[in-house]
Amino acid sequence: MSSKEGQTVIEFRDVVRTYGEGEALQYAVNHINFTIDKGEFVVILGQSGAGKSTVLNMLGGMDQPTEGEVIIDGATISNMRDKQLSDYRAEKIGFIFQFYNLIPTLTAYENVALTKSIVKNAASADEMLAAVGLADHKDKFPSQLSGGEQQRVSIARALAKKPQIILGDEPTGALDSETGVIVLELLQKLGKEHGNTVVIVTHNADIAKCADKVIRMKNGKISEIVINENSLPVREVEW
Ligand SMILES: Nc1ncnc2c1ncn2[C@@H]1O[C@H](COP(=O)(O)OP(=O)(O)OP(=O)(O)O)[C@@H](O)[C@H]1O
Repeated sequence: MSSKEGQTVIEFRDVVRTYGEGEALQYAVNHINFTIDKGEFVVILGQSGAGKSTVLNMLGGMDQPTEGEVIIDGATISNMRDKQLSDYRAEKIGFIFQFYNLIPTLTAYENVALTKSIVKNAASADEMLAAVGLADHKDKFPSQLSGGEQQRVSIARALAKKPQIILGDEPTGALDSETGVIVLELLQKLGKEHGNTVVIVTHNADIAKCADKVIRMKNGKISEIVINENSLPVREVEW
């Protein structure tokens, strides 16, 4: 089902995340609500400290709200205990980080193949590396790959889990613009061609032009949600 048909897979209901107590109480996320449909390419945009990573961490089941509900594919993950949450992360979520988080002593192939030890039915590492255009680099170590190639290995690793949802925290933050374009094109294609829901956090407003939905955050609140009926192909954005 395409995003236009609107099957909700992610819902934040009145979510709050605070840190500290008493006079030191701080709202990292302050009563926010949004939904994301299957296959959407969503950008969470906002300045440093706006609460973007906190949202992404709750979405990925790495952190829990202080109040409110996070509902993924009909399941309230904000009520889940550790074991259930860990299964949720393993089954449904692929993560991509700004600094790739590859294991330096393993080759590209081994970094992706490692997924097999975490999830049953992981996709073949060869296939995933081919999908990101790195079949010829599979035996290289991360230090022998460029930043963009390392990020593509990390996308191959995330995809090997066959996750429903891909989360990225500044996935192009460490890349030059041409390499960033290659990585973003890959992410945009995942929703359009494979039905993956992709949510990335960034402070780069240009990236938002390629998104189906932009959730703009300020001081822990959502200041605006924009649906881009005519999101641009990554190549058409001036970088
Ligand atoms: N573990 C923590 N303990 C205390 N305060 C925290 C913690 N994590 C986040 N915060 C605070 O919550 C607020 C939101 O942080 P968050 O990392 O979500 O922002 P962000 O929009 O992702 O920023 P950046 O773009 O700089 O990563 C910040 O003021 C931050 O200092």
